[in-house]
Amino acid sequence: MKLIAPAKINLYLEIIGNRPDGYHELVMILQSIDLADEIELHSISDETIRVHCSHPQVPTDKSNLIYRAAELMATKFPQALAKHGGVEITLNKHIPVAAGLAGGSTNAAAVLVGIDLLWNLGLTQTELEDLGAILGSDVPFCVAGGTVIATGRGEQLSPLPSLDHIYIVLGKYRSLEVSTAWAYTTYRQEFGSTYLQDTNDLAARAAAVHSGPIVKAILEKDAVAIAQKLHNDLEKVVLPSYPQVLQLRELFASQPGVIGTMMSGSGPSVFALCETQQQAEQIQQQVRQIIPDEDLELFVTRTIAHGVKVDS
Ligand SMILES: C[C@@](CO)(OP(=O)(O)O)[C@H](O)COP(=O)(O)OP(=O)(O)OC[C@H]1O[C@@H](n2ccc(N)nc2=O)[C@H](O)[C@@H]1O
Ligand SMILES: Nc1ncnc2c1ncn2[C@@H]1O[C@H](COP(=O)(O)OP(=O)(O)O)[C@@H](O)[C@H]1O
Repeated sequence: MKLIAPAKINLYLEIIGNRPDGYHELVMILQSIDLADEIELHSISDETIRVHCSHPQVPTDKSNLIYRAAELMATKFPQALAKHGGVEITLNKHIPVAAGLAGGSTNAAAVLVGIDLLWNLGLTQTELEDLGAILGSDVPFCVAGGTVIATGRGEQLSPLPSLDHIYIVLGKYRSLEVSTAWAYTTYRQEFGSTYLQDTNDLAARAAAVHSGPIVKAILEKDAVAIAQKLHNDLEKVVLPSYPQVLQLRELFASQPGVIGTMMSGSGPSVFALCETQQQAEQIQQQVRQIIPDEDLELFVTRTIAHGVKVDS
């Protein structure tokens, strides 16, 4: 069985408070893009999990989210494991690693979806998302993907109308990796006193959230208005520490045809929303002349309306 596991970008990321579990209370708008990994699953007779990936930055041991997703399914459904045997999983990595694009999370979501099918478990989307939340905050979104408002620590999902076919230029410096834990911890140290300490105070929560205008723009499918309302609180800590990310953002913003630009998630990837596919391709060529391939991974991609999919 072969699955397609798309990356995401964050059109909006607002940190509204501390949570008792140490995570941060978020309001995000997550968007699937057509930059994707491929994952192949095969049943094997012994009850083990084997992971293969030739990408130098991706571990194949138990620290790989793919391994953890398969192990979770084996633990939750021991009878199915005994009946069908273990799984051998091969990852073909295209999504830049540690980039703020949910690469590991979408791989984990694909393994949950794939094993559900391989073992004929018949799990619902909600059941798959609940399993995903055990593995990471972004995994539930990656199951069905599309355009979604994510709250809580990122696992509570409310779908928005899909925004497919907005063209994007996406860049990630090969030498940069930003730790998500570092980004949130630094944000808390610098800005923690300004946001909600009691996230159960519903009135204070409502007053803290500023996502109304971008949600309205999405409902109206107004790409220019969406591009003007992009927001990511984590830029406040990542941009000062990683000047190359700021420079790439400024380079994108200076290109004709770019309607908005932002860092995705905890970075360091940066994306630019473009008016047309042709302009996105021209921008890619322009940027390529300034920053070589050995320094910057650079893609033209677009928004899509789905998450993990079986490749038919
Ligand atoms: C920043 C975002 C934005 O979409 O994505 P990435 O940049 O990782 O793609 C997410 O919030 C990341 O989601 P994910 O990468 O699944 O996070 P997890 O594995 O659950 O947590 C990684 C680390 O981030 C911190 N974390 C994560 C989510 C959250 N709401 N508050 C947090 O403080 C956790 O404390 C943990 O140390
Ligand atoms: N399947 C996977 N794909 C990519 N990275 C993985 C995977 N499993 C574990 N990792 C580890 O997780 C870290 C974060 O990678 P990734 O999920 O791509 O980034 P992000 O959380 O920024 O979206 C990397 O340092 C990598 O070593």
